[in-house]
Amino acid sequence: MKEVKHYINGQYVGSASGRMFDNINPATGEVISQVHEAGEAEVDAAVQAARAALNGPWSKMTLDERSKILHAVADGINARFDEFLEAECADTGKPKSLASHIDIPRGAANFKVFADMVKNVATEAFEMATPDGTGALNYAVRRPKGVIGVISPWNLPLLLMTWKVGPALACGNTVVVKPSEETPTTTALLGEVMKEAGVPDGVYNVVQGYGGDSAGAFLTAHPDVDGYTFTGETRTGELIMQNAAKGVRDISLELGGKNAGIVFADCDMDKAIEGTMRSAFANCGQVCLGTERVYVERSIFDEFVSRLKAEAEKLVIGPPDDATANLGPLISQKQRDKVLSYYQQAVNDGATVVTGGGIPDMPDALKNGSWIQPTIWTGLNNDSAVINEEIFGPCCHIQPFDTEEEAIEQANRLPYGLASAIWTENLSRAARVAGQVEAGIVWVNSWFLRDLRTAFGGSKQSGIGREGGEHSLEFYTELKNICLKL
Ligand SMILES: NC(=O)c1ccc[n+]([C@@H]2O[C@H](COP(=O)([O-])OP(=O)(O)OC[C@H]3O[C@@H](n4cnc5c(N)ncnc54)[C@H](O)[C@@H]3O)[C@@H](O)[C@H]2O)c1
Ligand SMILES: O=C/C=C/C=C(\O)C(=O)O
Repeated sequence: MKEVKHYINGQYVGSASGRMFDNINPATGEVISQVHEAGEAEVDAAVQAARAALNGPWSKMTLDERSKILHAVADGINARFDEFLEAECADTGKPKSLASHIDIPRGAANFKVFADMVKNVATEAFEMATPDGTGALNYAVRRPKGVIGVISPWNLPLLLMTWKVGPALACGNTVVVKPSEETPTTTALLGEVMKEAGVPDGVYNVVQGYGGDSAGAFLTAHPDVDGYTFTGETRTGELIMQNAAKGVRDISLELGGKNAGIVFADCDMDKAIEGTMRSAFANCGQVCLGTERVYVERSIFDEFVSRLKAEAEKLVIGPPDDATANLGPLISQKQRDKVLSYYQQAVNDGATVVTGGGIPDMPDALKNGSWIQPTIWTGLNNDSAVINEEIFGPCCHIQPFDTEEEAIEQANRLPYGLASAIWTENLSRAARVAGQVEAGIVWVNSWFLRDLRTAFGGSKQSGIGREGGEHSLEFYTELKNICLKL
């Protein structure tokens, strides 16, 4: 059986304890590899390697040298595109048609964008007067923050991990990455690419394992890490924040959401249906930016519901290699149990099940996969957990509204504020509503249209800080002001 190991100081190593856990393909339920589980010893070795490498050649390279190496990392991912695709789809079960357009290309792009960005972003300078008349010059320089702990989730494993590792390395930091226990493989494979691209040993380290009482907790408790960047659940973010408080370490948190879509009667209905379909069902609903609450102006409510139902019923459920499939399984049986509990809750709370609501009938070879039906509800009240809590499955609830104010109020009523999608052809209305929706990211007439130079992150309990473009440089560097008396 294939083993997935840690990558520490440029070497693949197993755990001293010999502890391993199963990596399961959620499309088939088969065990595809054994993953080494890091103990405190491996996490400590990885942090020490990262610390040593920080004081080695990496942070002393010129921007140009570092940038060239990171371009080589991106090229290395592209050169082994099929291997990354195979590994990502085996870990997640997602359609290859999806991962080949989103996960793997973004994995490479995350290195290229920040490799170029670090070379082109200026810092500030202020001339000041002094009593003796000679003056002073203040200018700022960026320095790496240090050793960064990166903790990533399972839904877009390579994309979300490299979204952090790309800028962290571009800024001259070194990293210790703890990928999700559900999706260890592409993060491990990236070690080979780093080596081939000329990234010095110890700059990119990976420790495998679980979160609590395992590699994740050991990494966030380690005193020699300078900052943490995390994507995952809000509750986990709270725990990481507590650990990071010891030693006053910086954090960047991209957390959960319960995102609202707002569809006005003056929308382009084809666009609104297409976008809402993607935002509710892409990646089997396992996208933090996804829409689980859809508010539709009453005059087009019935038409919208029946058209979304028709499209949802056209989704083709199937395994990664099925070129016609556009809906894969959930990540695990555990996640399916969680999503199914909300499907049941919706029925208990009196929802109308417009479509779906259960488990699809699959051929024998796929019977043990974590398959689930895409599901749409209407008719729930605001007190139902189904429309208040993040489900992270292929489902949405659709509710009518009468006025713009009401739509905004509904969108803003939860403690989350990650993303929102507004559908209207009236641009004044779009700008007015977008300005009032409490979310870090608002799309108008689109969804998940990403420009990597822009600020990305959540408001309220959906996160702290912004990454993307110069905002990533803010987090991954210390901005130092030098005051030079003339
Ligand atoms: N805001 C965003 O950009 C964004 C993006 C993707 C996913 N998410 C959120 O992620 C969640 C789904 O991902 P998940 O289930 O993998 O999240 P999760 O919080 O359970 O796990 C994320 C990572 O944290 C680790 N972890 C868990 N407990 C830990 C602990 N006590 N200490 C240290 N590490 C710990 C896990 O092992 C994993 O690597 C959803 O809530 C989703 O909204 C947010
Ligand atoms: O599931 C969450 C998706 C997050 C996407 C990004 O972080 C990104 O596109 O940079």
